[in-house]
Amino acid sequence: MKGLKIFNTLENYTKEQLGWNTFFQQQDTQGFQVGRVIAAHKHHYDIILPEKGTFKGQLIGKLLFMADTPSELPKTGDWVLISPMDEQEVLIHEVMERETMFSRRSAGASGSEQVICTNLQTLFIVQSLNENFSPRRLERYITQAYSSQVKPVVILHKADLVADIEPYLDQLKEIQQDLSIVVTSIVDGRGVKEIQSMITEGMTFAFVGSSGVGKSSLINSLLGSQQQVTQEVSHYDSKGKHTTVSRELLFLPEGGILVDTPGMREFGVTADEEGLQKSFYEVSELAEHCRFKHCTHMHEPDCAVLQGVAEGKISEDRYQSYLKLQREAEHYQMSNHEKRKKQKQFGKMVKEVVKQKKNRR
Ligand SMILES: Nc1nc2c(ncn2[C@@H]2O[C@H](COP(=O)(O)OP(=O)(O)OP(=O)(O)O)[C@@H](O)[C@H]2O)c(=O)[nH]1
Ligand SMILES: [Zn+2]
Repeated sequence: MKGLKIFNTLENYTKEQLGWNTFFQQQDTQGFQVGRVIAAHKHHYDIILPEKGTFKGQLIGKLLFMADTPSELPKTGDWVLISPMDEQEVLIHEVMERETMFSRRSAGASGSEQVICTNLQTLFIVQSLNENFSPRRLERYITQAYSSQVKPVVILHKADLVADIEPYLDQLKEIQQDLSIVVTSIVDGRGVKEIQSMITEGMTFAFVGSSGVGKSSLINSLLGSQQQVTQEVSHYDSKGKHTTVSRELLFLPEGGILVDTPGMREFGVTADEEGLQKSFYEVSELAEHCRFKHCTHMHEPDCAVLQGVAEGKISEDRYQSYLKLQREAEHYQMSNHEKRKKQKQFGKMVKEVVKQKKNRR
């Protein structure tokens, strides 16, 4: 999404406007101040503190050593426990428990889990009418959202390009009866208000969808008259030179926090069983009646799913899509499990070496 920037001062935001809610309220902050990670860089973080503005954050050594896997380190969207160092920097002591964690399978052979952002609440899944419309691709995104405990909302964009939207809506009904769907167009303006009303103060949300479906245009029209929005925050580099950087959490003037990180647009599924079940409710309902507990629904006798397909209760397309996503999820879960085990073993070894060195001194 290009050209998406928001210009506003970040000094006046309250905790709630930054996304703080009862989930975080219930956690023990051990007397520390709290801040939210608005961007994670290689060697430092951009942190926003309620009513104070942005700071550069560094990890305390212990946090770095104690992390068993990279996903335990701060990510864009995290709330962290901090202590101030000076007027520009803070130390990060701990990552607060996450309400949600949105990941993807990283590209390449390793296919490990890569956290894109945390504490996301709503995922707007954008498809444009008509050539980009694909129920199968929607299923992927929806499954991924459910697996991360994030609420999916489907946006059918560029509605001005088709004469009749009913056939598209009919196809979506097959995916899920109670799916939230908004039909939008920036040409005739429909649906924009509806989306605006879904975005409430302190809500963290993101837009996903293929390149060119109109995400940037749509977001800009959501922002309405708010000029060309640019969020640039002052920073001083090591030589004291004033620089500006763009952020990955964008705080909209009307409330609401837009996550705009690289990698948010397209991703491989890291789905879990629960996400698949929710996304393919008609399959999981029937699967309970299969003869075997670990039925693969491909060739077993008395398989209620296969029977459902034969009787037309499950469409052939949905069945194939389910099998494909299940295979992907299974493959991912297995390789990720192995990888975590190895990372943990390595982490333990490092800690052991550090301990031995200390003892020797
Ligand atoms: N007909 C029509 N065209 C639209 C609409 N919204 C956006 N477009 C056009 O679609 C093209 C792509 O829009 P973008 O907003 O750049 O799409 P994007 O999803 O942000 O693309 P990436 O930055 O590549 O991810 C532009 O030429 C827009 O003018 C719409 O509602 N109707
Ligand atoms: Zn079965």
